[in-house]
Amino acid sequence: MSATPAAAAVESETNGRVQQHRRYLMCRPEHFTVSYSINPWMEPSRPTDTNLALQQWQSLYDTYTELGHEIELIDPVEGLPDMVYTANGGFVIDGVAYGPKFRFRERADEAPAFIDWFAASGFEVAEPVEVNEGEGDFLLVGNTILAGTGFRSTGDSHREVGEVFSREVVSLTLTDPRFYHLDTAIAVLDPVEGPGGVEKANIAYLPNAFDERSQAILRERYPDAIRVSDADGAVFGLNSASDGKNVIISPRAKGFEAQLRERGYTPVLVDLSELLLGGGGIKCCTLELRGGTR
Ligand SMILES: CN(C)C(=N)NCCC[C@H](N)C(=O)O
Repeated sequence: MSATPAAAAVESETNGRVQQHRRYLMCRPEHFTVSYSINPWMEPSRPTDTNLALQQWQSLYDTYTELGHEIELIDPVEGLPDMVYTANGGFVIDGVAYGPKFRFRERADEAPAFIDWFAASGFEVAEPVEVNEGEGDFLLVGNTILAGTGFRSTGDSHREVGEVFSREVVSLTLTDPRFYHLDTAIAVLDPVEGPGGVEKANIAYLPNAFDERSQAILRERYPDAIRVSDADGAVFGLNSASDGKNVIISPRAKGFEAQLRERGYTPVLVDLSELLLGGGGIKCCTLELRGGTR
């Protein structure tokens, strides 16, 4: 595998969109259920189907591997049904893994499991002091870290993540409880870095998920961003994964699918309806591993 993102870019180019190689951490939802409620999507009285969750998760896994991406797996732990949402298990850049510290007691025991996995897999671990939920609230856009707060990760964790990675951090405040993590309200489309630094970096976002100050920041920084409708946001359309060309999205996000096509991206539809019962979608089940030993 190529060491630099630029060298990892796939040669073929369609409509100017270049596919980049990705390495992701995922966790099979063997113990998936909804036994508690820590977000508005979770209703413990509603039955869940673990086999269906496994099938849907497998289709996401297969989609990634068919696109040529590399998947690492962390063992699921009984009693930790939310561990399938690996995006909350850390934030990784250049082989350094900033560990999570979960907001709710129900998820607290996931933190040592993820931190142990990073350490055993050759990553340098930065232990957190502040409450943060990893790539659920931290998104790397070019060289900048967009950091969410309001429901889960604290403002202090924004300072901490900036110190760990020595990068600019832009704090954004989420205001709608349905969109409690930043990756429910922003999708990073073009995280492309080349030898000369960032070559392009664009996002899609749901304006109404943010307070006024954050909306103004997003408008100014990303004038070409795709702004998605409330309807597409409400089906977790933005909770998606892009390799710069293919964007894996929910089949329910029809408007976003059309917007992506207009911009030359290739939407790839994967239905994770069962995992949505836990309040997570495609991006939540996907933690990007940048750098490291491979
Ligand atoms: C964008 N989202 C939502 C995520 N990255 N993670 C999903 C976490 C779901 C879990 N039940 C929770 O409420 O923490």
